[in-house]
Amino acid sequence: MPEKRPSVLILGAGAVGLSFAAVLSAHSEVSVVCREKYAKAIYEKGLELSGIWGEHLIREIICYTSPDMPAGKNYDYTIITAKGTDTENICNEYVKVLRNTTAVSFQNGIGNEDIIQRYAPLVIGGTVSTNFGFISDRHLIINSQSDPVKAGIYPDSHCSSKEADILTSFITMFSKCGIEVIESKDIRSEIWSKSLLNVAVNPLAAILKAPIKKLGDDDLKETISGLINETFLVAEAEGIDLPWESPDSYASYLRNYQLNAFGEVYPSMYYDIINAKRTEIDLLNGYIAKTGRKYGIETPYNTCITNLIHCFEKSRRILF
Ligand SMILES: NC(=O)C1=CN([C@@H]2O[C@H](COP(=O)(O)OP(=O)(O)OC[C@H]3O[C@@H](n4cnc5c(N)ncnc54)[C@H](OP(=O)(O)O)[C@@H]3O)[C@@H](O)[C@H]2O)C=CC1
Ligand SMILES: CC(C)(CO)C(=O)C(=O)O
Repeated sequence: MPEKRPSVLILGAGAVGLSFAAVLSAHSEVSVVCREKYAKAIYEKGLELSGIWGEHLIREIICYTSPDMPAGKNYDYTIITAKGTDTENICNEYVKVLRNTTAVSFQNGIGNEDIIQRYAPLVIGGTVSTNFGFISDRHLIINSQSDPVKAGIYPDSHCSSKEADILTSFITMFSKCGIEVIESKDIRSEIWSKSLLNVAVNPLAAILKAPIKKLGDDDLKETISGLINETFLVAEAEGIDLPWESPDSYASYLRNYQLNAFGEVYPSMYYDIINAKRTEIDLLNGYIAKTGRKYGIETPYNTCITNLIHCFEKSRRILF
């Protein structure tokens, strides 16, 4: 008997979700919930992926553009790749699907998994340190990556053996498709570690309209250190065990490795600003500022950059 292919639904498929759909389609039954323009282009000519995760052209993919889906279909995994600003809304829209599935967050920012936990019986948290972009509405490109994808049972590793088996099967599904996913025993720590990169890079690149590598400019050193120092203090207050000895050791890793790994590409917040979309600032720097207030920790750098991005969001029609 041929092995049963896992069934996967990707909720809020844009740059990240469509790319995962393309790679997973090799060994899984993949459906996506996406906007009409992507569904139309994919049905016409197939979903295509280029870049460091290989070349893929997929024709057998089901695209849904509303919750009006066949009743009674259960998915092994539902991977959420909508922006963090849309997590609650998309969970409400797809509440029926989420009731009978393992839900996975492949999103940036802090807090997504806490929302998803209210809807799904089991949540896998994930971090994605890969840069995705659109060539056209049906053709994605993966440009660069600083770290493999990581996944772990949320909120921690004290899970049942059944839950551990689900995580292993989820990771195996990716390795069959040639994508390395590392199992994390402390996914909260991974989410905060990944957020350090986004806190330091995303708003500055969006404000300066600069590719990630340009953030190595000496004039930005003090600001980036301020953003990182504050994030470390807030993480400590929250009981998060970051894998760097000090803020300075992370700042060196960022400067010497991560900025170069991404090079000339732009982060997702840059595209949000140029496309006049709401950004994820409140799940990143805004989250650090807000949580800092809870503990009486001053966060002038993160507060300032959050306010600046809010101003850009409000005045985008004038500025762009
Ligand atoms: N792009 C990148 O390189 C990286 C992104 N990430 C993170 O991954 C997540 C996804 O990012 P990305 O793929 O770039 O974002 P995109 O905006 O490209 O994709 C999200 C898609 O979900 C759609 N969507 C939102 N709500 C719904 C809904 N209710 N029904 C149907 N579709 C919906 C959005 O449509 P609409 O815009 O019309 O609302 C959009 O097309 C974010 O958290 C991001 O920070 C992480 C690493 C890298
Ligand atoms: C890792 C990085 C910086 C990749 O682009 C990202 O998370 C983003 O764009 O938001």
